[in-house]
Amino acid sequence: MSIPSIIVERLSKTFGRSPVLRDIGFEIHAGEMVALIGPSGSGKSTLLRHLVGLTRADRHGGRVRLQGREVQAAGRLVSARRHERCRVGYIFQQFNLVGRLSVLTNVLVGRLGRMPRGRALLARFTEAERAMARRALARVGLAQLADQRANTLSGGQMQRVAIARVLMQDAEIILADEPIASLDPRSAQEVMQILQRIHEEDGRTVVITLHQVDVARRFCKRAIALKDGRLYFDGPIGGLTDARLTALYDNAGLDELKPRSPATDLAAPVGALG
Ligand SMILES: Nc1ncnc2c1ncn2[C@@H]1O[C@H](COP(=O)(O)OP(=O)(O)OP(=O)(O)O)[C@@H](O)[C@H]1O
Repeated sequence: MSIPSIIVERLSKTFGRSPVLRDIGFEIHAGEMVALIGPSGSGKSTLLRHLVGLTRADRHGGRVRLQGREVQAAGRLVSARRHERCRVGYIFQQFNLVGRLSVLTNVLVGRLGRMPRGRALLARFTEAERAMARRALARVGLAQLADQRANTLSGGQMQRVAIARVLMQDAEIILADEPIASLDPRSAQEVMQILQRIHEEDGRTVVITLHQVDVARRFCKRAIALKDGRLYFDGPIGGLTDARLTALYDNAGLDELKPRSPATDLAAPVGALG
């Protein structure tokens, strides 16, 4: 059997005196698309940041491995080579584009880690790389905006550029931290469809933190849910029954439990807790 794309073992994180992640463990296999859900403050972003080593776990706080490579163990980050870092793409809620640069250049930036260091330092891109960036933009439906400045785009368009940048990286794992949180419903739907297409067509492993359970149900087969920093649920998304969701979001009073339309409720009631 192949090595899991992501292995998290006994991960714990305390900020000051506040435990934020408590003994979290799971494995995600190549080609899965997983929703990471839970109430605000439950630790979703913190968990995602641990996966790429943006945050360090507690001294006895477990370990993270990606693609068989140790990212961190017992509170120590393991340094990665440039080409290893490229294997994981990170999509942020706020896009992180360089507004004064063109859309095409923002996409090309995703290639820097794969280029020889000298050329990367000078940001000298070849014609082949430019063509690749245009293809990435075409895949997210923005080929016609290649020469426009990034800061002239709408939020939905910016997020699609950020996805094209990850495509340039040729990342095997894509981690998206609330990629649709600041988008209108239509743009949110487009971004989710693009991520789903990349997952299906390229076989990428995708993990997405989401606030909207109906979106998670529609696009992801598996959910991992955190509550108060603990693993509350891990299994097929159909196992997230209304009773479990009510308990998960207990007192949260939220959007997450908005009524679902029949068109978006694709969950099958398999009732499996991992
Ligand atoms: N750098 C930090 N220093 C101190 N506390 C932090 C830090 N980062 C996160 N926290 C705290 O950790 C807890 C979990 O935060 P996190 O952002 O991971 O939750 P979340 O589930 O992603 O929430 P949301 O859905 O609102 O984004 C919160 O109480 C937050 O205040």
